[in-house]
Amino acid sequence: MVDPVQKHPFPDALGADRSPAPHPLLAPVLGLLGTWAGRGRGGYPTLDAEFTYAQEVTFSHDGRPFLHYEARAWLLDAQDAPLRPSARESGWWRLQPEGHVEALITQPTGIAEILTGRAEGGSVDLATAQVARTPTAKEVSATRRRYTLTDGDTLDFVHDLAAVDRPLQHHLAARLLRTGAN
Ligand code: HEM
Repeated sequence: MVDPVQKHPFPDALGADRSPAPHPLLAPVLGLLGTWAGRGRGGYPTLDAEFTYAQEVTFSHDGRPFLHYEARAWLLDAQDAPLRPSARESGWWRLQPEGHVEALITQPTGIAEILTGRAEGGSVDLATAQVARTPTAKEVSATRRRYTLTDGDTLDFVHDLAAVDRPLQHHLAARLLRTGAN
């Protein structure tokens, strides 16, 4: 017999003023904590046309010096109606002294990104140090992500991609609005 275990006693917090208190190293990214949703546009030279999408993003923490990150996108038609599920990813942003960030992000398309960068003055700039791919994944060689808090409740996101033998260039740009906590 195995004794039943209680619900996880240390749930994640979605806001800086919630319990547990954020680790001091999270100071440069406290503004990201919470849930976000918004729309974006994307494209790539290999694609026939640009696309429009919507996305939900969550940043949370459990008192230790890392963020849990989760994002789910879906494509929109010309009337903004949902077309189909699109990219999703989750990962961990490990905060280091002076706003240095080490991030690990994985996608169900068989891509695992290790990124490094800085969080400073309400923006985070991350670029891949390594990309690992499962045997059947598309050839992705680098990405760069920039998140900018334009005010406390607006988060702009741009994503550049080097893939399928193309150099690093624009793939996505979105504006997300706060939907919960902080
Ligand atoms: C909000 C997030 C994202 C959205 C909405 C998105 C959307 C799309 C769409 C619509 C396509 C065209 C193929 C299709 O219809 O599925 C595509 C292609 C692609 N995306 Fe993304 N994407 C996102 C994030 C990413 C990320 C994070 C990566 C890589 C780390 C990535 C890498 C690629 C690659 C490699 C292709 C294929 C290019 C080709 O073979 O021509 N995407 N994306």
